[in-house]
Amino acid sequence: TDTTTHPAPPGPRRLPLIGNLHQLDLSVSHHRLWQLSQLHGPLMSLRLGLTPALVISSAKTAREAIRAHDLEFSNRPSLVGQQKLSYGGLDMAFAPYGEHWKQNRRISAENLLNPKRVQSFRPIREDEVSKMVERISEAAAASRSQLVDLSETLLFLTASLICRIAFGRNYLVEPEPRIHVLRSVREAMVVFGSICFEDHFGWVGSVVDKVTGLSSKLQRVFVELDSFYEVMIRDHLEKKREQEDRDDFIDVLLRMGEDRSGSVHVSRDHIKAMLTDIFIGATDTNAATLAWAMTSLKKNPRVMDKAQREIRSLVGSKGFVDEDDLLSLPYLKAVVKETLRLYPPAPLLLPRETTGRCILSGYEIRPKTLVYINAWAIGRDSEYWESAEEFRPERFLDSDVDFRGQSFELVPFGCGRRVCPGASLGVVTLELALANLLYSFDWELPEGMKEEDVDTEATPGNTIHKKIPLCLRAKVKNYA
Ligand code: HEM
Repeated sequence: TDTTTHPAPPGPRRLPLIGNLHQLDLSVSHHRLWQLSQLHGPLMSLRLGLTPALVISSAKTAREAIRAHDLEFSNRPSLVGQQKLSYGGLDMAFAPYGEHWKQNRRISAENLLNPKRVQSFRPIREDEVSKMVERISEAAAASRSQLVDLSETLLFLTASLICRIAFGRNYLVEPEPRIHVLRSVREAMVVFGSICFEDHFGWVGSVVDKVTGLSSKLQRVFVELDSFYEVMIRDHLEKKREQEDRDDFIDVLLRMGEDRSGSVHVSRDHIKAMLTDIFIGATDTNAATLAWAMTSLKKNPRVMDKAQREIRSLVGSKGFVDEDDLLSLPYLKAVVKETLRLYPPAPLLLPRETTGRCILSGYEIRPKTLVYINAWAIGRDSEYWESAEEFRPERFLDSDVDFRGQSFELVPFGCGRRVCPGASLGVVTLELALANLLYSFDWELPEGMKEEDVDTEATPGNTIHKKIPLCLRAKVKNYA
């Protein structure tokens, strides 16, 4: 190992005590960090209170970090909000790197997220997407002037989908309505993305979190989500699910919990932590991406038109775009990729923490450094992307850039060992839902609004959503 001394990566000047915390505009930290990286470089040191942090903002540095030092970058920090909502890191996303994490990845891959399983959920996806189309059509038929709140519609779609896929039924609506749980999903992501002072100033900071209300918000979100999981678990235990002919993910976890002889001990909290990852991981990211795709298309009529023509000429009057059709829709796939390049829903991925010392681009990175990989900035890296700010799906038509962690210039699903395990499920959901929205409707702006008025302002949080919900008028396309 290299024992010579190396400097720490450069970074902006720090204030006493708070370090660089004042520089993080919480609403858009990926944007602020990108601006700072333009001044200080793609490998930038920060200090957040007592915590040393590193921000990676170019494809080249991300590649070097993950190719040469994946292990050192594979831990997650133990942050207050994430610990609370993951039952002390019993889940996969926030678990420290190690055996427990590996086991969780294995359980999810074998029972839910491997390509064969993902393929087996096709009828559920097609059913939920057609239900969404039906709902929008009915609303459009009832009133010509009614606007569809796409942000809300898409969140309901993705949450319903994952409920049926992983939990066996749509618990948002049956046995009784429980839509309010979606608010908790959103709030959980905001909490994940908030600066929690306890993380950076110890117990002194925890006093600040009480004053700002972050602690009570965290507790409220935790209780709401926890009771949602309890309802689902009780339902599975009581009914023995005679109405379903397959075991869902909750059945699998409960069985592992009952099996005391097995090598894996699965407690109730462990089950709930796993449900958190799946429920939140699949709902919020997918919904945000779909809303960004529709926003981008509405701002770029040329692209919208081209995507609609591709789909409509392939599918004709069949009435629905099914998953076989997706294979013959290269432009639609490129639209999805381009959306994920410009609007990766988790712009800073999930925070990492270094396990050991390593040297990166000649700089020394110390153990226990908090690491942010700025996927949003990487998608705009001018070394790789021409006219990076332009929404131009054509750039992907003759390109083999992978977007699931192999090509470092496009990392919406992260990279390395911690790469998103739900990417296959995520991508097919995005493609199917978007294809049908474009096939079934023409989308019009509200009265008096122009394309250039559609804004792209984002909400704060781990997942970025469009701040002003996207509301459009759906005009049913008649194929008769
Ligand atoms: C558009 C869809 C999605 C996007 C953009 C997305 C993005 C991400 C990102 C950026 C990470 C962090 C990776 C890193 O640190 O390098 C992640 C991790 C994760 N995602 Fe996804 N995700 C999506 C869909 C899903 C789905 C459908 C599921 C599950 C059903 C899921 C479950 C997870 C889990 C469990 C982790 C933690 C992995 C670990 O730490 O080992 N995601 N995702």
